[in-house]
Amino acid sequence: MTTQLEIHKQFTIEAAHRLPHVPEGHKCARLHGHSFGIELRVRGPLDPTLGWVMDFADIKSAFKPIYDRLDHHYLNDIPGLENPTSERLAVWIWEQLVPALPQLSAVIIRETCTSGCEYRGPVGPTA
Ligand SMILES: Nc1nc2c(c(=O)[nH]1)N=C([C@H](O)[C@H](O)COP(=O)(O)OP(=O)(O)OP(=O)(O)O)CN2
Ligand SMILES: [Zn+2]
Repeated sequence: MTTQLEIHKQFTIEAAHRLPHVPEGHKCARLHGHSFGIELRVRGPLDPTLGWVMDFADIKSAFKPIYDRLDHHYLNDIPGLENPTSERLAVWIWEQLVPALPQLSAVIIRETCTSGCEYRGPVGPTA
């Protein structure tokens, strides 16, 4: 039996957005910004020598090009984020990041202190 653990690393981006499909009069149709919290989780076996699942710095390196596309940007301008809800942002980050970080197990978005979402990757067809 192998010991599996889930580790995490947190990032913050400052970004502006608006939600183009909300009902008329909804406050989120207006341009506004957030300090989005982004937590990346990685699951894997414990390396018996190093004593870790993965170096936290390797998570940071893998995320860096994506972070740079998001931080201090208007999210609606980014292809695939034309409707940048927390949910869409989580899925978008997953899809951008998983090729470089296949051990990725969750992307957690904290849009405000009280709101956010968690994406654990696509679910396969059920038999
Ligand atoms: N399911 C979702 N609902 C909403 C999203 C979203 O991404 N997914 N986004 C928004 C807005 O962008 C808004 O900025 C955040 O909404 P809300 O939590 O209502 O923000 P408040 O600061 O008003 O929260 P309170 O803590 O209730 O004051 C809207 N909905
Ligand atoms: Zn918002």
